[in-house]
Order: sequence, then structure tokens, then C-alpha cells
Amino acid sequence: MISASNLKVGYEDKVIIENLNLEINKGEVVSIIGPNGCGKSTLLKSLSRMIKPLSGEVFLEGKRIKDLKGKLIAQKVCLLSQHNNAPMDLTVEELVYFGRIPHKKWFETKTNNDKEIVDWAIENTGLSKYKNTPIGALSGGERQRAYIAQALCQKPDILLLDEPTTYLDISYQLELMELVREINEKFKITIVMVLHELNQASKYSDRLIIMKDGQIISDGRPNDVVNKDVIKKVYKIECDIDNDPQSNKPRIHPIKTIKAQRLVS
Ligand SMILES: Nc1ncnc2c1ncn2[C@@H]1O[C@H](COP(=O)(O)OP(=O)(O)OP(=O)(O)O)[C@@H](O)[C@H]1O
Repeated sequence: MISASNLKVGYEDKVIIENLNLEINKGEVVSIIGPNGCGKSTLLKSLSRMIKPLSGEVFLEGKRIKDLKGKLIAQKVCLLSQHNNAPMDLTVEELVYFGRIPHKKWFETKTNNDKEIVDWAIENTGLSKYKNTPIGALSGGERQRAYIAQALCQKPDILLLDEPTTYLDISYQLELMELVREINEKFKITIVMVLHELNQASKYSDRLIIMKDGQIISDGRPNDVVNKDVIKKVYKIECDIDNDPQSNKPRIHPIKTIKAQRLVS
């Protein structure tokens, strides 16, 4: 449904991603993992057309994304970035309503249908009691849910989430991961997210894309791609891996950095 062919992306004269090929299928939950600076966010931005590639193409439902109208892309693809900076005095309801904008004509006012969709999104993210609360008065986890509600309200086919659990405590992290799975299962929204927490990526994703230095090193089901060698190659750490009995997916136990080993030997 969204794919990249021979993608080359960079900033000014710095090439970040090169020769990248990727195909995301409808209904998948995909996590992109890899070390800091390897190009994960750059890839998400390219998939949403926020960044224009230096060469290569991104296709949305078989059509070149660069040829599509911005409004059509906004109806189908939603990118939730790490740095959400809506004014803190907006209420949850006002913030969520912004998700309707791609579906509206210029100067078209809020309809009953919009109100129903806003309420539906707020309810499905468990925020009903905060509907009239300014987002500045929410906890980090609640605010993150409000942004997810805004994305739901947009009714996208594909939701791109850039480090959605950053700054959240473990309880909110799990809550958010469970919400992501629920959204995927209930509303058939395809999810592509960047995660740093490897065990959450393994547990909650159908597929992992492992990146290093702007390249995809491995791509497949967690059980097929997670192994000690790939973790060592990508993160320069030693680890143990066992099976999480609950999810039947690989669980990674970091031991030490390779650099630390060199220092003592
Ligand atoms: N707007 C920009 N202008 C110039 N360089 C940039 C810009 N945005 C990102 N970069 C550089 O591109 C490289 C990849 O950044 P990107 O944010 O895609 O990595 P990432 O894998 O998402 O990293 P992290 O895990 O730290 O969030 C980094 O070296 C970064 O400094």
C-alpha cells in the first residue's frame, strides 16, 4: 500500500538514506528500529512526503506520491512526530478536531458528522472525561493519547508514529502499544512506527525493519530477524535472547557494549 523504490534522501549535501527499497502491506503493524541517527525519522518523513527524496520514488497505493494532491495524502497518511507542539490551551476536543481538516473544504464549518467522529475518536482513546480539558493540563501519556485521537479522527489508512512512547513511563508505554494494536485490529489502520524499545517493537509488531547507516539491514517477522548477530552488528552490544511466552516473540536481554569489552581486554 505504501512503498519506496531506490530511495535516496538527504539534507543539503548530506546523504542519509541510499538505495532503500521497502513495501508496507495493508493491515501490518511494522516497527522500524535502529541506532540514533541511522535515518528512521527521515524515512518516515519521506513516506509521508514531508521530505522530498533526492532520487527514487515513494508510491502510495501504486501511485507516485509526488504526483498526488497534498489533501489526498493527508486523508490517507498521518504522521505523528516526536515533537508535537500544538498550543497547550487547546482543549482535547479542539485538538482532535484538527484531524478532520484534510476532509473539509475551505471555510467549511464543523458538521454533526465531524462532531460524531471527534467524540468517537475521544472515546476510543479513553479520553472522554478530558474532552474539555486543555492539553497542557494532561499528563504526558494522556496528551499522547490525545494526539492519537487526532490521528484517528483523520481516519487515515496509514498511521506513521515517530517514537510515540518517548517520555512515557512504562505503564503509559504499554497502554500506548496496546492502543496501537487495538487501532490496527479494530479500524484496520496500517501502522508504521519508530521505536527504541526493542522488546516492545518485537512484542507488538508483525514485522521489524532494522536499519543501520541509512540502510535496511534486516526486514521480516520478529522471530525471523532478531538474533544476537544482528543486534551486535546494529547496536554494538552483546545480548541474550529468549522467547517471551506471552507473545511467543523474541525477548532481548542486553549484556554489555562491545566497546566496554574492548576497554577491559
Ligand atoms: N533537518 C535536518 N537537517 C540536516 N540534517 C538532519 C536533519 N534532520 C536529521 N538530520 C540528520 O540526519 C541523520 C538521520 O536523522 P534521523 O532523525 O532520521 O535519525 P533517527 O534514526 O530517527 O535518529 P534518532 O533515533 O536519534 O531519533 C542524523 O545524522 C541527523 O543529524
